[in-house]
Amino acid sequence: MTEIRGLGYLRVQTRHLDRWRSFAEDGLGFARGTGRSGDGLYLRMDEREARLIVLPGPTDEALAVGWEVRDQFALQRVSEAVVKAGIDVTDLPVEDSFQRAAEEVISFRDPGGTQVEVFYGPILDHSPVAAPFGARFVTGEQGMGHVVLPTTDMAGSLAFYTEVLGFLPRGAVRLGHRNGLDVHAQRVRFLGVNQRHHSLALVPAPHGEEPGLVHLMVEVDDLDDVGRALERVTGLGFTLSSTLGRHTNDKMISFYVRAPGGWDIEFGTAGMLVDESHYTAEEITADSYWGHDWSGSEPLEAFRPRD
Ligand SMILES: Cc1ccc(O)c(O)c1CC[C@@H]1C(=O)CC[C@]2(C)C(=O)CC[C@@H]12
Ligand SMILES: [Fe+2]
Repeated sequence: MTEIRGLGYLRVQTRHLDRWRSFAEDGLGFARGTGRSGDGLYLRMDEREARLIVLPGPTDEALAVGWEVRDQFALQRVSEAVVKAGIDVTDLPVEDSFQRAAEEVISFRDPGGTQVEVFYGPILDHSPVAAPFGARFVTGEQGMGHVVLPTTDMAGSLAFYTEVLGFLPRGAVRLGHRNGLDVHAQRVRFLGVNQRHHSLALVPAPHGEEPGLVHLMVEVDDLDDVGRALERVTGLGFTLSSTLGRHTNDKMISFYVRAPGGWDIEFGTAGMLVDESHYTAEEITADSYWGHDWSGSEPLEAFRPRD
């Protein structure tokens, strides 16, 4: 079994901090946290100091995906496994760990080029989680949600996350499946570490540049809060990448909205809980039972052709 307990935090950088503040707080309804350095958005979903950290900078990109482990002993085992796989691991100085509101953090690059951090000892904020529209986020044992990362080395990334970090395969979907199944088609791979169906998905991407992120999914506990967030983000002028729909694998009812910076936030509810004593990794042949119309979407920055 894996040492990783769940998705702990996501740190991103943006050139458009003001737009991000309106997107995250006025639109999606994240709670405002205070954080440890003045500039930046420290978005709360629960008793953690921050789950989504948005820092101002010259580019729009993912800075780090933070995975949580039980304690210092688990962190040590993860660190040794990553080093043994031939990947350089940095132990962050205490100041940098404190900045991330954790006791200890290690950092390394995954085969797809994503900066990964693994931590234990998150620092809590016991003040009420003042979500502006009263939404309650589903975190706890399921972690903060899921991330979908692009990779130009699917075989390497898949081997790394499963064999080195111990993520469990939670099925796949072939790209281009809408035109019938092609035996040679590449797959999107779903991976889990807890009862959330997937905490990570890997998507074959043509290149490994900014923003290095396809989407972040966060979950709330009431369909009405999904509907209200959908209404608010469209009212604020943000573009939907996909309409509301229900996924066939994790049963999540969600929509996708384009964040400032060229990646998406998936905002959903009613995700299933995986029971590992029965679960087997299945291949789905449709993204959704209904909805999830991507036809009006702007191309993802991660898939935009470069010259
Ligand atoms: C298919 C699916 C099941 C559960 C999810 O949480 C989920 O995000 C998806 C879609 C994953 C993925 C995406 O978000 C970007 C557009 C992608 C790459 C596709 O074109 C197929 C799969 C899609
Ligand atoms: Fe997703």
